Amino acid sequence: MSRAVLSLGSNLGDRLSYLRIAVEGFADVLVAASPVYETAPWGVTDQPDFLNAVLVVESPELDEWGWLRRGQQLEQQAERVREQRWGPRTLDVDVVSVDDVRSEDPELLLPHPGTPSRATVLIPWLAIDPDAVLPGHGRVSELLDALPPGEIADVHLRSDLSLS
Ligand SMILES: Nc1ncnc2c1ncn2[C@@H]1O[C@H](COP(=O)(O)OP(=O)(O)OP(=O)(O)O)[C@@H](O)[C@H]1O
Ligand SMILES: Nc1nc2c(c(=O)[nH]1)N=C(CO)CN2
Repeated sequence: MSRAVLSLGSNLGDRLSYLRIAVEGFADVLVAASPVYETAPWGVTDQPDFLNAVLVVESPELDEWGWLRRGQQLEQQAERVREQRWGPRTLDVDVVSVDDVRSEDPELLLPHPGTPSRATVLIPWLAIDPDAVLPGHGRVSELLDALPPGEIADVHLRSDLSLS
């Protein structure tokens, strides 16, 4: 049995449909899906705004590599083309954490090293799990409190959009 937290992002084409591809792809293992947020791009800032969301998923069969593979299959289903690092994409599925697993394999870093500094992950995650903890980093609420206010202001709840 493993429980994973997955981060979804899209900033090309019909962004909501691409996020829904991921939600449908994980429907059999879905524990919770966050609201959808519209977010200003970080990393490469000269690109369209993203829609971001977080899923909590659980399976008796999948380990951390299984979650990565399933996410990558769904990225392919969304016709994702790998181009620029941090560049635009139809669908990004990042494995944020899997239970307390630590991994330094570059193909699967766990917890995902970007998480503590990304309001685009922390805010949706906290919305579905107010007690969330990022293994090795502490409470998600405290990580969020430590971020510059400007980054939090860049994350807007889109209550008019739904993942289902
Ligand atoms: N926790 C993880 N979740 C998803 N992919 C990971 C993880 N750790 C390492 N990777 C590897 O990252 C590689 C590139 O991923 P991707 O192109 O989505 O990066 P990115 O989204 O641009 O940047 P970032 O990983 O900082 O969000 C993949 O080949 C994948 O094996
Ligand atoms: N707001 C936002 N910006 C990004 C995102 C993302 O999901 N949301 N993903 C990136 C590449 O992983 C690069 N920049």
